[in-house]
Amino acid sequence: MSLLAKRWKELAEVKAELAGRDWFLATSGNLSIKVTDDPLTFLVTASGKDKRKQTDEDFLLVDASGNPVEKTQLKPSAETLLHVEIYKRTNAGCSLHVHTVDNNVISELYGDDGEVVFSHQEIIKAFGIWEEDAAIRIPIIRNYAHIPTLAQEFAKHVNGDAGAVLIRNHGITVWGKDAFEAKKFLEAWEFLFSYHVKLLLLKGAKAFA
Ligand SMILES: CSCCC(=O)C(=O)COP(=O)(O)O
Ligand SMILES: [Zn+2]
Repeated sequence: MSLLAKRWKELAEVKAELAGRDWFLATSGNLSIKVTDDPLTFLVTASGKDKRKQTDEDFLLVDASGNPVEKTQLKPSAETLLHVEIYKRTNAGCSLHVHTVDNNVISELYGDDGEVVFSHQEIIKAFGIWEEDAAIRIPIIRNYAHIPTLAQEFAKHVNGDAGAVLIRNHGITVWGKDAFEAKKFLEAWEFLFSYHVKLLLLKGAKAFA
């Protein structure tokens, strides 16, 4: 199997798993996986598709500027520039972006603070942090409609081979060294968001009881 075919299969498998979680509502979300380093090429989801469906046109290969490597009818994700920033600045091998109700609610609740911090959660170990009182933070940036501006703002928070950024009332972008790691981080973040939203709701309900 060629490297391209191998990477395609890996990304297709992650896409199917995230689809199984219903994390691609209303054509939202985009995914990418690095194929070569020099020159940089990566597979990215085609724009505007229902990512819950599996087809031969789910991904296309793009270059370091996010442009298709070969002539194609497909359009790379509208947010390809964010994936470009990750591969240009780090050694990450995979980047995943999803919109969920929980990540949107958290981004709005803490958007004015520019970040949200979680602590005292066993799942933080999924990020490779094993201390007793571990805390983990995720930056929250404004959702600029102009994608080059969004990518510029996003890039300020891309400074490691693994990381995550919340875009306010939009979604989360997570990256890691490979598809396995990126998916693990994404699931851990979504666990933290979902837990936090439910806890706040139940605390509110309890206060009125
Ligand atoms: C309907 S969601 C708006 C676009 C978006 O934020 C997204 O994640 C999907 O865009 P793409 O071009 O990657 O399909
Ligand atoms: Zn999006």
